[in-house]
Amino acid sequence: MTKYVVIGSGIIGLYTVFNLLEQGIKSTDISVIAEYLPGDESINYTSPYAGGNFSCITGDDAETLEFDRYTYTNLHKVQAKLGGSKCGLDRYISTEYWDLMPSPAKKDSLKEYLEEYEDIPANDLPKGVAYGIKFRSWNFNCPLFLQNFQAFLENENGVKFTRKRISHVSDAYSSNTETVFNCTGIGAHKLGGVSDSNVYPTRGQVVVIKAPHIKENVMRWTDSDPTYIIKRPYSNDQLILGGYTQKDNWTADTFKKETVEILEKTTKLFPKILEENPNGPNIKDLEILRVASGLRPSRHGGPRIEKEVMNRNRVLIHNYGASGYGYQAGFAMGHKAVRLALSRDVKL
Ligand SMILES: Cc1cc2nc3c(=O)[nH]c(=O)nc-3n(C[C@H](O)[C@H](O)[C@H](O)COP(=O)(O)OP(=O)(O)OC[C@H]3O[C@@H](n4cnc5c(N)ncnc54)[C@H](O)[C@@H]3O)c2cc1C
Repeated sequence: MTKYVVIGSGIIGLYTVFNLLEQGIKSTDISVIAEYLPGDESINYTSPYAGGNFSCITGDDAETLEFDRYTYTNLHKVQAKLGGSKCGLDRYISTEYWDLMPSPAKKDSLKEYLEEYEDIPANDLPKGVAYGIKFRSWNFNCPLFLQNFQAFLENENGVKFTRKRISHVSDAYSSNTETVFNCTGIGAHKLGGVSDSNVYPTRGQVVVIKAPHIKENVMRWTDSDPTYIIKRPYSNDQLILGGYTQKDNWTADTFKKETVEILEKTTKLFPKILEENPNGPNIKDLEILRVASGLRPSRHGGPRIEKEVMNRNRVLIHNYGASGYGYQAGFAMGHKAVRLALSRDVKL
């Protein structure tokens, strides 16, 4: 085994490996072990089920705002290294609405770095909406992006990936391993040596439809379940409709009632979805490609990015708990985790 081992090949594990390489660690000193790898699907592997884009879903404490900012302003590096937008990471305009006014800290932070930022005039806001903005977002085709990310790290750089389930975190160390990164997402709940009871799922169900005429995102945040419409790049015109944020719900099942509710609320928020229907604006005519459910790896107290010294020669770096924002904040989480491992100043 290698000097650096990353457990997990979800988006958090992959961003962590990317950051290790950026800090000058040799690819042959890094390996990834994971029960599920890009291309796989399981309710215990959240990353393929994300919408996924950069949105205003996150909180407004200083660290969270900085994770978002750092990731948003650095994603172009990942996109360039993976070969451009065709890797499954492209840019689309997002319109975001809040029923409850976001805090000044959140508004000021977004305004400072989001590209093509615009406040939406109060007169143009839908009924019940307190505040709205438009900006250029990052959109991920999550299943494609994960596979291209692994190919970049493994085939182009020589990072070794091994499929393996481990029962205890100590099983990830071999004689020459100095640092293990625990990027196990929802798996941190029961991984031996970690068993973090603060980890819980926030279940989401999404409906994927075919909608070639939609080339943007629309999101609406309320004090309960959000409504979102996310364009999936390089996907043969898939549009992701959601959603739900159901705390402590572990089910992988999908429900017709939720599908109907998602279609109703997304087409109400963004009637343009129905515009190209041959028989008029009728939900029944939408082409549903897939319905899926995923578990956001949430954590009471927020993400855990922490260094644990196992003994004189062994360090464990935790990097999990990205909840509903692993793609949009995880690059910064990986950066912080790697800097902790290399014991350099951590500014994030
Ligand atoms: C419906 C939905 C919509 C979402 N939309 C967005 C969005 O638009 N934008 C956004 O930023 N985020 C979004 N998210 C959240 C995002 O998907 C997660 O934050 C992210 O995928 C978490 O990644 P992860 O790497 O921590 O976990 P995972 O993807 O679950 O990866 C965990 C890895 O650890 C491995 N592992 C776990 N336990 C073990 C073990 N014991 N042994 C070996 N390997 C193990 C797994 O096999 C896997 O490889 C969404 C999530 C859902 C469900």
